[in-house]
Amino acid sequence: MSPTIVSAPGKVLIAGGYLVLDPVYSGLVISTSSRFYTVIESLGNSPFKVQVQSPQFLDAIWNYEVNVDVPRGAEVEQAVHDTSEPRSGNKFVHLALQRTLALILEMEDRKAVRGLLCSGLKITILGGNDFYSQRAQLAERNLPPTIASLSLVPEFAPSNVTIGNVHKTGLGSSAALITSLVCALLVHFDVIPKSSVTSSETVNDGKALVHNLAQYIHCLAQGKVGSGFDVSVAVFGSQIYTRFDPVVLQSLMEDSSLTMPLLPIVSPSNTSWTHKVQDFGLPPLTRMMLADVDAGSDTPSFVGKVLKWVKGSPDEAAENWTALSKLNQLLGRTLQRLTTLHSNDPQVYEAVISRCASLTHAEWHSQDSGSQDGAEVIKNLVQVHTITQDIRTKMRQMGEMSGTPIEPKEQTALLDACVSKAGVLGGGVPGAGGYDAVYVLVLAPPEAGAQTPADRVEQVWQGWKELDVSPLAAEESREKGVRLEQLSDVKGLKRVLES
Ligand SMILES: Nc1ncnc2c1ncn2[C@@H]1O[C@H](COP(=O)(O)OP(=O)(O)O)[C@@H](O)[C@H]1O
Ligand SMILES: C[C@@](O)(CCOP(=O)(O)OP(=O)(O)O)CC(=O)O
Repeated sequence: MSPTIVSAPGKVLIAGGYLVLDPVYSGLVISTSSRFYTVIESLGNSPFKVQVQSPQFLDAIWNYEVNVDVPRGAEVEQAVHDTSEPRSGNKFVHLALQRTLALILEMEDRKAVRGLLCSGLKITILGGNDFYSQRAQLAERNLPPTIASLSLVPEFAPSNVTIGNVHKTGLGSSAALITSLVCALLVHFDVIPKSSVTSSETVNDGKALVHNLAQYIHCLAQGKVGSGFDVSVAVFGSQIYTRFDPVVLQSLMEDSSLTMPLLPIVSPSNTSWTHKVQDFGLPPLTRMMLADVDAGSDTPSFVGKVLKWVKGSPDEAAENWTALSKLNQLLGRTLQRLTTLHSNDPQVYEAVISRCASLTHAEWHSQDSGSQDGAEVIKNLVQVHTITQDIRTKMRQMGEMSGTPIEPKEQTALLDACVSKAGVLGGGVPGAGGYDAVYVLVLAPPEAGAQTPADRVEQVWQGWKELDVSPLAAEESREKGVRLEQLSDVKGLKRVLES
């Protein structure tokens, strides 16, 4: 039997950090080409045993024994019993197996489930290199920190550390991991049809079930109900996300031994799930670039500080958030408008992008657009630049007012240098901000001259002395979230599975 392989993308919240915690506002979130992969195979002659491994890490094999007769109640721990030795468990993996199996047993015939478990399961989890800092791998090979160098590091490179000690880059490893694992299990046990994953629809019942269950498990593993944009993008791809009311998960979050059935709550037909997923994507011939900047900042402490400020200075906060929300929405609309302008007349659009790619934003205005449609493209490019700069100003203000370094001055200098280059649309600090990352949007014409806008940005990063800037290879994944994979299509996967 061929293995079941499901991947889920990482995320970059380009607009809407903090605001997305409130259902009144929304966030603009981009899915990344870097993905997490879950591979399910037969373990072979090991009835009711599940072995999970993450070969990129040291001490990353976890063993479980499954008892399909006790999926819930006081004995929920026995349903998927962690038998790993030494007992250095993985809470995220354990909960994902346990709760997904409980749902499978609610929805499927017990005999059929037994049948699939009778020779045991071997589950391999792999994260694209971008989820973890590649500085050590580059240094080991004497390579400079460039995107070209990253392509010389083998796929799913071993990190030589334990998961707890790895330096993450902020693409949302746990959300992508849980989403790919939950979806792979639901497909493997036939709870959702493969067609719901392969379908080009952004949302359907199969994906909605994956979303609701993954959202629940991720909250349980993190011990809190966050905004959930990371799980949503892992399931549905780039989107404008409005959060769900946490009340939908309240009873399950309080039911640690799982005495209640899961399906009534995680079912796609449960109308208490109030999140909104609006299809979104970056415009054609543009590209998102990412860099890992320094040691990751502690987002929970940022969130705590910002929310304290919102509570303590409600008027000041409301003014800042209202302005930010308008800008975030306008950014979404302007990017979408560019996509429409491309479909209206791809040739005119391409010609404008090609010209503007070698000019700075300040020079775009003075371009001879050639036509009214061309002028409209230029107007919207200029607007993206202005709006992203305004968003940065408002994010800095939020940082100053709440005493949180959302866009610290070192990041301001770096971003200013990037956005002043020819062909650069804009940039900012993704998510909660801090020192850990930057994103930059550049024009990416099909035929650029000697130097592309992306080359210019890389040059800035490479020459930057004040901060240690290391690019990620990820771009936007234009595909819709979770994906069913064939072994031969995923570069490097066969090699890792066979080693
Ligand atoms: N490759 C992996 N294999 C198994 N578990 C992983 C892997 N990467 C991350 N995890 C799980 O996710 C947890 C990290 O979650 P978290 O600290 O919330 O990170 P993030 O901000 O990247 O989502 C790890 O402790 C581990 O349980
Ligand atoms: C503040 C936030 O709105 C965004 C945090 O986004 P990041 O992209 O910084 O996420 P992590 O790396 O997972 O912490 C909190 C939230 O929405 O949950």
